[in-house]
Amino acid sequence: MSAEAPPPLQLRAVTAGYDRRAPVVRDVSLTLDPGECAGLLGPSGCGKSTLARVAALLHRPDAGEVLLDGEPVRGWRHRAPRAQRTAFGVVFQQPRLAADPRLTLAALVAEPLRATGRRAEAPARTEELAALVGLTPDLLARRPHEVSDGQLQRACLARALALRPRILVCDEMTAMLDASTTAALVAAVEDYRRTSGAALLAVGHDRTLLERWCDRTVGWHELAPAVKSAPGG
Ligand SMILES: Nc1ncnc2c1ncn2[C@@H]1O[C@H](COP(=O)(O)OP(=O)(O)OP(=O)(O)O)[C@@H](O)[C@H]1O
Repeated sequence: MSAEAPPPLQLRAVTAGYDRRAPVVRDVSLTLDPGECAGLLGPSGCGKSTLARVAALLHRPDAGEVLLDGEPVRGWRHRAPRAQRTAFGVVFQQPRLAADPRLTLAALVAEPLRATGRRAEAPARTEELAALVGLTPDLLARRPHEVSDGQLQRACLARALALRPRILVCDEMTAMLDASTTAALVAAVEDYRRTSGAALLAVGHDRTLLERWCDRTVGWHELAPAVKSAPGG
């Protein structure tokens, strides 16, 4: 019998922030099981995005460990091995900050393929992803300033899926969007997860959305018990 698969993502006692003397994330542990959709719920400013960035190898923690498939991560951002970096697809809250304004949406979606030397796959994969997220050829030909936030976020989601990630991190992906665009984006993520088996960490402050979407939703206070005993807390 083969041994049980290790969790795709584990955060162990992670402390992180922007000033070592005053971390915004303190001693947080979280495990994402294979194929699991976990929601992380917390109020604005508590540190969810910081933790999401640590989880996606975009922000180096001050202490603690991140494990991918049971292997400790040793490099962050461009220093992470490509296989670890490309295991993740990340979607942020504000698509305008995450999109190069000079690119058409088609080029934006195909960016990860070009960056990893897989340009030849771009046309077919872009078409497939556009269908998944609901972008028409007319929209794919436009630049970010010519589309709505929701249309741009659809392109950012397609880009996050371009390399077929095994772990998705959606950080307030739908916070600025209306109910029907939110439903369409969540459906696209779930379509992708059904066929790929990818795990998902969905971060947000909308309890109703997260509880409807995720297998389990954890509150920030459940993850960071140390915050309660912080001086003055
Ligand atoms: N680049 C940065 N430099 C310094 N401080 C930062 C930086 N980014 C975030 N912070 C601070 O870290 C704290 C946590 O921010 P973070 O964005 O992780 O919270 P959040 O829970 O995701 O909030 P929101 O739901 O409003 O997005 C905040 O006090 C914020 O001001």
